[in-house]
Amino acid sequence: MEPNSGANQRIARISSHLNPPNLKMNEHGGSSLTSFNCRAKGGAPGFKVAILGAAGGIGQPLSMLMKINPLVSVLHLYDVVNTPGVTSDISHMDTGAVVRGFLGQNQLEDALTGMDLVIIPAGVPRKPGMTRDDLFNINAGIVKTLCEAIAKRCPKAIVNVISNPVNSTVPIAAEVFKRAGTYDPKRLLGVTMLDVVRANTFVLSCTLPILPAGPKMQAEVLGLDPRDVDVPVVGGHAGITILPLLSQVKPHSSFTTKEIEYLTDRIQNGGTEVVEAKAGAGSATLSMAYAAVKFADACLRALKGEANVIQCAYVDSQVTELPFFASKVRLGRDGVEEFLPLGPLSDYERASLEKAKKELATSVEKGVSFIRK
Ligand SMILES: NC(=O)C1=CN([C@@H]2O[C@H](COP(=O)(O)OP(=O)(O)OC[C@H]3O[C@@H](n4cnc5c(N)ncnc54)[C@H](O)[C@@H]3O)[C@@H](O)[C@H]2O)C=CC1
Ligand SMILES: O=C([O-])CC(=O)C(=O)O
Repeated sequence: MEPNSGANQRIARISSHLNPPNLKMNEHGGSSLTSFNCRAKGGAPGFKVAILGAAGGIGQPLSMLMKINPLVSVLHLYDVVNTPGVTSDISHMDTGAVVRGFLGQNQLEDALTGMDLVIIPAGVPRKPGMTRDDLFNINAGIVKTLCEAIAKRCPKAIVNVISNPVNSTVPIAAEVFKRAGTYDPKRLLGVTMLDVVRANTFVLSCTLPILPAGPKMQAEVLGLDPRDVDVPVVGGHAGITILPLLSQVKPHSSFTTKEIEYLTDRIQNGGTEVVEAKAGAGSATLSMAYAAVKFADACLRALKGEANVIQCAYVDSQVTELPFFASKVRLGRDGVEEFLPLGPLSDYERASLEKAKKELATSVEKGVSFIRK
């Protein structure tokens, strides 16, 4: 008998629990079905969610927060690097979702099989001096590849696109799905939630530097909790295409022209504010993970049948003449159920909308022709 056989048997028992013997091991020490499989006992009933780009700046906190979400029963973490570590780490959290990691292109399709919701934060982020459109050359190809696999393995999944430039990556995803014959416009949503989150925060917490003693905005004077504030943000997700409708803030607040100009500019440039503060180390990740989870949770609640789930999202739209536009939509069991009208706009918002539409049309066309070329 070998001296260590007791310990070896125990290790063999643990290892066969993690990797059932009928599954072939691969080079990562996992099965041939999944690279590594960190299974929490007592997995809860719920939805299957995949995060593509799960090891990144957004992906990691997003994965952690989705592991906490009680609506999630299975969480698949896919990236081209570092998923074994992220998966192992997150799998130790004592919440119900079963976490599985997938590494590299040849495990992409396994990561997607049977998913109800796919969240895509894969791709490169901005550095100071760059626009979101400067990311197009790299991120367009990444989103294309990921969506081709979604079309094959979970064509009915709700897809949340975070990768920038969202104004173009959503049209890219749509074209890929059209080509594959799986396109359902209701199920493809560009995530603009961070613009809403920022707008809700800024209307409360901004003091106006242009005024002498920095008096507080009206809403802050009212002493509101940001969670009770609702600022619709329409258009798209880049610069002037981000259009907060401050005339429709709830609870109703009125702002001076200077306040509107200041707030609109801050909301439109919130991303750049973070990129500059991070000074080369990337763009918003933590607030984005928060916003992505808020949005994903809304999609899952709607999938489950909750009524009256309304969020802003960048979608295949009938609200304007543009093929894609961000506005409030009602979410349901099949994704987007209804477009809410833009509502009455102020003169400032009407003029801003016209400028936004011009830029949006170009970004949409760029995405479409990337696939149709
Ligand atoms: N929609 C929005 O409001 C926001 C969008 N973003 C965008 O999200 C994207 C990700 O940002 P970060 O997480 O900060 O970047 P990051 O560089 O920290 O993470 C990106 C992750 O994507 C992975 N990746 C690269 N190619 C991949 C592929 N082919 N398949 C799967 N994964 C792949 C990388 O390995 C990395 O782990 C960027 O494009 C950024 O501009 C960022 C903030 C807000
Ligand atoms: O600004 C960026 O590059 C990232 C982003 O989309 C945002 O923070 O809104």
